[in-house]
Amino acid sequence: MPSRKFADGEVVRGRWPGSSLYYEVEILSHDSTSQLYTVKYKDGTELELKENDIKPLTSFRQRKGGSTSSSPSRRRGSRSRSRSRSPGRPPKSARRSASASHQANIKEARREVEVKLTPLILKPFGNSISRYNGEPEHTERNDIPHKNTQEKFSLSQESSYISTQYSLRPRREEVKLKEIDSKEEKFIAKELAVRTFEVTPIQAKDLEFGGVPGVFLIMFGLPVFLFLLLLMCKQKDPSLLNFPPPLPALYELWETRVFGVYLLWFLIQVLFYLLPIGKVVEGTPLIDGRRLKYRLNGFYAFILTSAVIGTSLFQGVEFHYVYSHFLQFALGATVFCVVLSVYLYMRSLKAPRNDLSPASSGNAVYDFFIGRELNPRIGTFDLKYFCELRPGLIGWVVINLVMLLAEMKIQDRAIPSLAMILVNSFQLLYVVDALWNEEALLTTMDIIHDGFGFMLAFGDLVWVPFIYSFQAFYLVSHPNEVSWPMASLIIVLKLCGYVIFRGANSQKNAFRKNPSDPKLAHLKTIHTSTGKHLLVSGWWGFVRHPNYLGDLIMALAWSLPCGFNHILPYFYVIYFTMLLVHREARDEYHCKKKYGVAWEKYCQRVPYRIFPYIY
Ligand SMILES: NC(=O)c1ccc[n+]([C@@H]2O[C@H](COP(=O)([O-])OP(=O)(O)OC[C@H]3O[C@@H](n4cnc5c(N)ncnc54)[C@H](OP(=O)(O)O)[C@@H]3O)[C@@H](O)[C@H]2O)c1
Ligand SMILES: CC(C)=CCC[C@@H](C)[C@H]1CC[C@H]2C3=C(CC[C@]12C)[C@@]1(C)CC[C@H](O)C(C)(C)[C@@H]1CC3
Repeated sequence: MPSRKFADGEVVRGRWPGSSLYYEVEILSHDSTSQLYTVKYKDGTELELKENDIKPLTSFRQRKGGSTSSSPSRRRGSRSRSRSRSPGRPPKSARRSASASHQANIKEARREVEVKLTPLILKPFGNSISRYNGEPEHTERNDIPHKNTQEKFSLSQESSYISTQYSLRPRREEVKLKEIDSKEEKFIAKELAVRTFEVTPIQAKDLEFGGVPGVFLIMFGLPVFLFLLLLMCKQKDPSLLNFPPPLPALYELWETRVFGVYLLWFLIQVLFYLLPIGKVVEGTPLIDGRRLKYRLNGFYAFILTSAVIGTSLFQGVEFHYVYSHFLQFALGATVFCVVLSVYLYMRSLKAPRNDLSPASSGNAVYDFFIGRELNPRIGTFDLKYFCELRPGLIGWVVINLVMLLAEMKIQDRAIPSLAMILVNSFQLLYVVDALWNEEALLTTMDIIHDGFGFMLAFGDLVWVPFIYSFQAFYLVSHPNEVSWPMASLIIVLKLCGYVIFRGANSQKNAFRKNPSDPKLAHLKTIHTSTGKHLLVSGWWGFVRHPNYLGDLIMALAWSLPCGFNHILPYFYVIYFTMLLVHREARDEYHCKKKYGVAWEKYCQRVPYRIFPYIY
C-alpha cells in the first residue's frame, strides 16, 4: 500500500500550482488512488496537490523579527477585501475554529517568499459563482500576471456569472500590480459601458423561457389561466371536459375595497419586515465583492401575523369576505404585481450596471419579465427578498385558513373535514419550514441569478397564494371524506417527502457553510476547479436534485386528500413537476458552466436528475 508523508490536519507549505511559490496550507485529506492531497489555503481555497508540491513548514528558512503577517486575509488591503472572496471560503466562524496549535504554527512560520492572494473579478455581470474553467490545471493560469487583459476578459457572452479567481503575487510586485489593477478597473468600466449600451445581441444570449415570444405568452397566459382555474373550481362539476365558464367582465371583478384590504395586508407585512428583530446575515458576494445584509425575521413576522389573525378572529372579523371575493382578491394582487413590475423596470433603467441581474438580456420585454435589477432596494428594504417569503407565502397560509372556515360555514360543519385539516397542516409545515430556514433562500437561483421582475413578482404575490391554496379552495365546494387508514398513508407520504426535502436541503446548506463540518465527514465529495466541492454521496449521491424529489412527493401528499373524482386538485402536482424539471435544466446549465468537467463527473456518478431510475 503506498504510504503518505503528510497527515490530515497537518499544516505545511503547498506550492501554488504552476508557480514556485509556497503557501501555508492545511492537509484536509489524501486520496490513495490518485495520490493527491486535498489542501486548504488560509483563505479557504481548496486544491489538490501532489506530494512533491508539499513541503514541511520546517524546510523553510525562518524570517528573523519579521513583523509582517503571512496571512493573506490580514494583509489583503481593504479594497481587495471588499471585492470578491474565494467561492469555497468558509464563513468566519468556521475559519476561527482552527485549533490554537494550528494558529501558533502559522504565526511561527514566516514566509521566505511573501505572497498575496488577490481575487480577480473577471466578469462584469453576475454574482458569486465562478465561471466554468475546467479542471484544476486551469487554476495554474492564475498565478501568471495577466499580460493580455483583453484575453482575460474575453468571456462567453451567454455566461452571466462572475468569475473569481486567485492570483498569487510576490509582494514586491504590489505597486506594479496596483497599476495593473487600475488598468483592469478601467477596462472593466469600458467593457461595462460597451455591454450595457451596445446591449448584448439577444440572439447571442441564450434566453430562457422560450425567449421574447415565450415570456410574452407567459405574462398574458398565466393570469388568464389563473382565473380560468379558479372559475372552473367553483363549478359544481369541475370536470376538464366541461366547457370553461366565461371570464366575468373586468368591472365585475374589480373592487376598490378589496384592493384596499390587499394593500393593508401588504403594508402590515412591510411593517413586520422592518422590525429590528432577528439576526442580520450577509448574502453571497455580488459582482463587486459587496455582500448585502439581510435581516432574518420571517419567522417572527409569521408569529406576529398569527397573533393579528387570531385577534381579528376573536374580534369577529368576517374572514368569509376573502372567500366570497376570492377572484377580486386575485385580480387586486395581479394589478398590484403589474404596477410593481412596471416600477421595478423603470427604476432598473437608472440602476448602476453592477446591480443588473445576470439573467437580463437587453430586450425590454424579456427584462420586464425576468427582472433587470438583481436586488432592488429602497434603503435597506430589499423588495425581492421581502416578496419571496412574506406577503405571498404567509398569505397562502391565511388563505388556507379562510378556506377551512369557509368549508365549515358552507358545509355546515362543527369541525373542518379531515381532508381540509390534512391540507392545512401539510402546507403550514411547508411555510413554517421555509420561514424557519429563511437564510437558505439567499443561495437560491431566484436571489443569486434572477432579477426582480414580473416573473417573481407574479409568482410570489399572485401564483403562490392563489394557486398553492388550490386544494383547500377545491375542498370548500367539493367535499371529500378521507378514511383514517388513507389519512395515515398520506401522512406517511408527506413525512417521507419532508424528510428527503429537508434532509437534502440541510445537508447541502451545511456543506456549503462549512465543507469541513465533522458531521459531514462521512460524505464523499468531488473537487471542482472553483475550489468548491460537490457532494456525491448522501442525499446528493442518490439523485442530482433530491430536494426536488422530496418537494414533489410532498406536493402529491397535498393533493391526495382531495380524492380522485377530479384531476383539478392535481393541477399543482402537474405544474410543479413541470416547474422543477425546467428549473433543474436551468440549474444543470449553470452548474455545467461553473464546474465543467467536475460536473460531468458528478453526472456520471449520479446519473438520475430527480426520479431514481426514471429521470
Ligand atoms: N414550492 C415551490 O414552488 C418551489 C419552487 C422552486 C424551488 N423550490 C424548492 O426550493 C429549494 C431550493 O431550490 P433551488 O432551485 O434553489 O435549487 P437547489 O437544489 O437548492 O440548489 C441548486 C444548487 O445547489 C448546488 N449543488 C448542486 N448539486 C450539488 C452537490 N452535489 N453538492 C453540493 N452542492 C450542489 C449548486 O450550487 P452551488 O454549487 O453554487 O452551491 C446548484 O446550483 C428546493 O428544495 C426546491 O424544491 C420550491
Ligand atoms: C408561475 C411563475 C411565473 C413563476 C412561478 C415561480 C414561483 C412561484 C416560484 C419560483 C421560486 C419559488 C420558491 C418558492 C415558492 C415558489 C417560487 C416563488 C419557495 C419560497 C417555497 C418555499 C421553499 O422552502 C423555498 C425554498 C423558500 C422556495 C424558494 C423558491
